[in-house]
Amino acid sequence: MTSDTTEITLARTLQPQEVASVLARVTEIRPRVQCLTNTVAQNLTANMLLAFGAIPSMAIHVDEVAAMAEGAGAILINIGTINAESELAIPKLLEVARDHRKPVVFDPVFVELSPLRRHIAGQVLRLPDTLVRGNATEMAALSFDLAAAKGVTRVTTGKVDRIESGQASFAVAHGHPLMTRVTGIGCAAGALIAACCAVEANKAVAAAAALTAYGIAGEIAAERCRGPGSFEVELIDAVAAMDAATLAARMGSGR
Ligand SMILES: Nc1ncnc2c1ncn2[C@@H]1O[C@H](COP(=O)(O)OP(=O)(O)OP(=O)(O)O)[C@@H](O)[C@H]1O
Ligand SMILES: Cc1ncsc1CCO
Ligand SMILES: [Mg+2]
Repeated sequence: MTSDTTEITLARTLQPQEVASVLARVTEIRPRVQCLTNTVAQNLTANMLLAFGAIPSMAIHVDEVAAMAEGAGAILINIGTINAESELAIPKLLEVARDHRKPVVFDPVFVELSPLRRHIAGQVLRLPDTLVRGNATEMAALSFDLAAAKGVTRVTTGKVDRIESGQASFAVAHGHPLMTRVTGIGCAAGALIAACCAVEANKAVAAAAALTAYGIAGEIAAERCRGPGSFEVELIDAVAAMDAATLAARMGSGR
């Protein structure tokens, strides 16, 4: 029985052509994603955006991030290796996002481990309509803040990715366990989601499209690699080669 105070939204899976449509817009528009991200994942994130058909800009200087973000299609904020300067750059990015209505993807890396990270997450979540992508531990640590955040899209990655917004709810069951054996694969996922948010106004659809393509690329890379090292290389190649035919073949009819 359904309580009248509880709204139950069933998670949907995107159709292959819906994913292909978002990816086609990325390769056609080639959005630039301004990434304030951690020093561990910077290189992989930039390469994954290029493979996806988007343009990375990885500027971090507090006096230029605003200018760099103004012309970007989307902004990624990742606190993985936050330091005194990048802490000051974040409010500048939030101001550009507010004034120019840019989509923001926030990756609350290790937010459960430090009060500084919690504080910054609180600051970011005051911006309406933010998309937050984290693993299950990070999203659980932020559950109260997320419940209070206006217009937030919650993306919890793992074996099955869960995407929830006021508009829609999706589940993505693609991927491979090797995706947890190379650092920064989750961080790069946030960047691909940001690229999709630059071309698709429905952020839940954007996230589901990015994670479906990324998960299928992970499955293909796992078939071709010899271990985590070659998996990283194969993942970049599989993202670059992703197309409508591969999506249709790997997603099946209604999966
Ligand atoms: N057990 C799994 N099976 C299949 N795919 C997985 C599994 N775990 C994670 N993934 C995929 O790996 C990607 C990264 O998600 P994950 O939750 O591992 O990020 P993360 O913990 O933030 O990683 P990092 O901090 O190293 O960047 C997602 O696309 C997700 O779908
Ligand atoms: C390992 C690590 N430490 C800070 S950021 C990062 C990359 C994965 O989130
Ligand atoms: Mg992470």
